[in-house]
Amino acid sequence: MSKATNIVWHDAGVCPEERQEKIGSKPCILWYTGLSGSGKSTVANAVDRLLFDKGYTTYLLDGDNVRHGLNKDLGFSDVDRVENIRRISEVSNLFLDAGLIVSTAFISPFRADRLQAKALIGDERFIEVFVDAPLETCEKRDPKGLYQKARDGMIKNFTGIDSPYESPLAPSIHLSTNCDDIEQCASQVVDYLLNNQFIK
Ligand SMILES: Nc1ncnc2c1ncn2[C@@H]1O[C@H](COP(=O)(O)OS(=O)(=O)O)[C@@H](OP(=O)(O)O)[C@H]1O
Ligand SMILES: Nc1ncnc2c1ncn2[C@@H]1O[C@H](COP(=O)(O)OP(=O)(O)O)[C@@H](O)[C@H]1O
Repeated sequence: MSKATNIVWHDAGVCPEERQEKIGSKPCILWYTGLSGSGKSTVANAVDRLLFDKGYTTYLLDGDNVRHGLNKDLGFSDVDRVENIRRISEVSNLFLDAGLIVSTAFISPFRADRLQAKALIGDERFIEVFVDAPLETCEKRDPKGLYQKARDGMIKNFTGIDSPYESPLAPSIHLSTNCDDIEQCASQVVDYLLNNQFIK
């Protein structure tokens, strides 16, 4: 619900179809979701590099980075996470309008929020990528030392420890980063885009 009144929607002079034709790919969003340390950033960056090198126009929004700017007023309470994902969805939607292949790498722990993002963006353009690694693996990797801090009680509301993660029930792509290496995971995503005619 909008707070402002007396606002009127303006249709764009250059329409999304024209932008798409110029850029040459079908815009879509690769929505990576998974526990901290599951490999969202690593795989998203690998895919982004592959697509960029193939000549596609891409953009990657990453959790930590967005929280340094646009969302620096938000923490990790449930309410703040909901708002975090809402803003990311809206920003991603703008990039889609611009014709890009967008990747988002956020824990996005709540099913309802991912569904809301999908509803905003559109079923056919929203590709949910479940970056799946067991908590034990993520905790063992602990690339930022955050699980240790959470176990020591220095971080509260840490996903997987004392804040929930709701796994996708029917993701478009299911990556097992525990079993497959980074290259295999990245190829799985690129193959999906090829097989579904998002790229040629
Ligand atoms: N309490 C708590 N819980 C989870 N994660 C935490 C927390 N505090 C800091 N961090 C770091 O913030 C990154 C997650 O931010 P996100 O914006 O992706 O989270 S969320 O989607 O709003 O749940 C996450 O990055 P990733 O490891 O890349 O997932 C962590 O580095
Ligand atoms: N198959 C894999 N896919 C992605 N990351 C992997 C894989 N195998 C091991 N890793 C390692 O796991 C860690 C994942 O960290 P990161 O990508 O920052 O996760 P996230 O963004 O989900 O927090 C990295 O150190 C990465 O090298």
